[in-house]
Amino acid sequence: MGLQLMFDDSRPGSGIEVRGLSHVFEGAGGHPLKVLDDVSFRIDKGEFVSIVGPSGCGKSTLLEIVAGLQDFQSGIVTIGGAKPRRGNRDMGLMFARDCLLPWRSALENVALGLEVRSVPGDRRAQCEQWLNEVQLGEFVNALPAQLSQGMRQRVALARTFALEVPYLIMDEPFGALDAQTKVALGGVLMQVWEKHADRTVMFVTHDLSEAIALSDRVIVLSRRPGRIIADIRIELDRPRQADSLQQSAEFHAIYSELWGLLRKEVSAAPAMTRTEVLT
Ligand SMILES: Nc1ncnc2c1ncn2[C@@H]1O[C@H](COP(=O)(O)OP(=O)(O)OP(=O)(O)O)[C@@H](O)[C@H]1O
Repeated sequence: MGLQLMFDDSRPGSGIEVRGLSHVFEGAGGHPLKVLDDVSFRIDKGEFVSIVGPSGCGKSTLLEIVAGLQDFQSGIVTIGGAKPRRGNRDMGLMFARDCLLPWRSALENVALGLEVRSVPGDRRAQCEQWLNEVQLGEFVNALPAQLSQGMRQRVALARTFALEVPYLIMDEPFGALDAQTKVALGGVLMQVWEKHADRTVMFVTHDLSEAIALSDRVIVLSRRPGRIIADIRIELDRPRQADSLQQSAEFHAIYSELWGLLRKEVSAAPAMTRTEVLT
């Protein structure tokens, strides 16, 4: 554990690489607002890496840059060796809003990405299988309005995994859920990802417990402008069980280390309270 800037030039082309990334927005009144400062890291193929940091430190901006949704001023970013681009077919995105189409059933929503990408094969069978994996096998014909928020987010999870893409980019996908549902959904994501662990995941969250439970590594950003203050490998055995993790001394030790790093940054960032980091 501890500060390690994981960067290895020996394996270019695989995974996600960010080198010397800095970005300045035009802020209020036209003043420059530096949000990212010389950020460098690599996410290897098949790794699950979370990004945490105080509110407003640039986590979503970083994720949007990697997803090709946001231009940047300086640095190098590659995904599988290629530059970020909007609509990258190797990448699935998931956000706090489920973005389900209300007139389509759960199954039809899962199938949407496959239809758009003209994925061949028996889409119905594939989508049923993914709905089973997120424990919604009995709800294939339900409309989004007939599902709870947590169930809708499960459909969104199934839709994202159904794309069978190597890179998954997730920005607080469970951020809008209540605490218990969030833990349950984290458990579902953990199970599905562990079963399909060749997917490279970049996951932004406010929630340290969620980051530790899910990740192989947690990258901690400073307050704005975000720079990396730690890159911590989570050495908890897999497969992991959300419930038993919370009881483990190792989990609490990692939590304390992360919170110790963030506390200073958070206390200097008035927009974020301890509760916001920990919820
Ligand atoms: N398009 C934009 N134009 C100008 N400023 C922006 C833009 N997008 C984000 N910002 C600003 O950049 C800073 C970083 O925003 P970002 O959403 O990346 O932070 P974050 O760490 O994800 O925050 P949170 O944890 O609260 O979601 C914020 O001050 C935000 O107001």
